[in-house]
Amino acid sequence: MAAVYQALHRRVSSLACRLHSTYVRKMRYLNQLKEDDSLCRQAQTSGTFYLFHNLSPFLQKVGKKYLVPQLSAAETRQILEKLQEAEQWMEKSVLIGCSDEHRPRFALDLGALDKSVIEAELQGSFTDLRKALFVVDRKDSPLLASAQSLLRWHDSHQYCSKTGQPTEKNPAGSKRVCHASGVTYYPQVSPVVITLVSDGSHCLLARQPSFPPGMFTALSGFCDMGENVEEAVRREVAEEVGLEVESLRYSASQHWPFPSSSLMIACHALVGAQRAEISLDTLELEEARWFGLEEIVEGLKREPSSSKQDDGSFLPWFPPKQAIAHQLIREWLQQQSAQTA
Ligand SMILES: NC(=O)c1ccc[n+]([C@@H]2O[C@H](COP(=O)([O-])OP(=O)(O)OC[C@H]3O[C@@H](n4cnc5c(N)ncnc54)[C@H](O)[C@@H]3O)[C@@H](O)[C@H]2O)c1
Ligand SMILES: [Mg+2]
Repeated sequence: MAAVYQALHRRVSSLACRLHSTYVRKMRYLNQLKEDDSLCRQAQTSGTFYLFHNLSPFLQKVGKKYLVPQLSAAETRQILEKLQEAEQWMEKSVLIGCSDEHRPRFALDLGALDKSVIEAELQGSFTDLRKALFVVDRKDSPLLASAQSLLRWHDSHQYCSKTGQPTEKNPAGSKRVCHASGVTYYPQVSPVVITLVSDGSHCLLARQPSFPPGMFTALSGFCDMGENVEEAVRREVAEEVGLEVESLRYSASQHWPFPSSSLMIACHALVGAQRAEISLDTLELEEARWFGLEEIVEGLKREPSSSKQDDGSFLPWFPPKQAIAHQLIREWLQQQSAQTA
């Protein structure tokens, strides 16, 4: 009876879905795959798979371009059979999206297998995500970032923190359940505020000692428990550079896979020009300073490789366009240029 009901439900849903836009149908279909385990298992057999190895995505270099190949279920099985790893591999995959035609996309980490065999077989290489995000086509970066975050979360939530018993993932990978305690775990995201502070004519950029030489970016910090975005921005700016925010404006947000899975919430903040003296938190930051319009224009043109000077020092450069900090800096520049025009 349950099977008949489920089939009927799917039929009604699919009829209703035909009346909606491509986007709405896609979102509803993905949600169905998360909720309906048998539908998801079926979808795995017709889906495509992005491969990872210990959280590094598989890329193929064709000419100067880096491609992110999607393998069919049959192609993936073929590779795994060569490695004598045909058992239940689909169960380890996680759902990361679908095409407009509802072909589901999954990510699969083959970290337990010999990476060089897979690389030779598929003629490509597993590439560190910190490099991969910046060399692949712009539309592929968010997909790799969210796939890696989800795979990382599953890898680090194999056991229930209450009972110590193994947790079981659902086929889509949208949750894990501990059957001993009944606790359901959902993938976690940490909210992080990133703020471009301005005093009206200059903007404030900073660097941590771990940054590549010469790179400056906007101030950032994890939200504390119970804090709203405005409070987190005010606190982080006060903590890191000793300034008081007078007003702030939300700009945009971005999922960011580092250090594990963050939701970057980007804001512009204004501080009073007469109170804009920086007092640095040297535990976190190595340097923070005000940048004028011209310096921002020059910094945006600079590549990391072109920033080194003859005396060994580095001229400032800013994060690439894939990072939301870049967008904040460009927005500030546009606003300043409009003001001074
Ligand atoms: N996409 C971008 O443009 C962009 C730009 C800047 C920073 N970021 C990201 O923002 C993140 C946070 O910025 P930050 O390092 O200045 O934060 P931060 O100022 O809060 O300092 C980091 C410290 O906060 C503590 N912390 C509190 N909650 C944490 C959590 N959930 N996970 C890890 N550490 C936690 C740890 O002690 C850590 O060392 C960075 O890891 C970086 O990946 C992204
Ligand atoms: Mg910080």
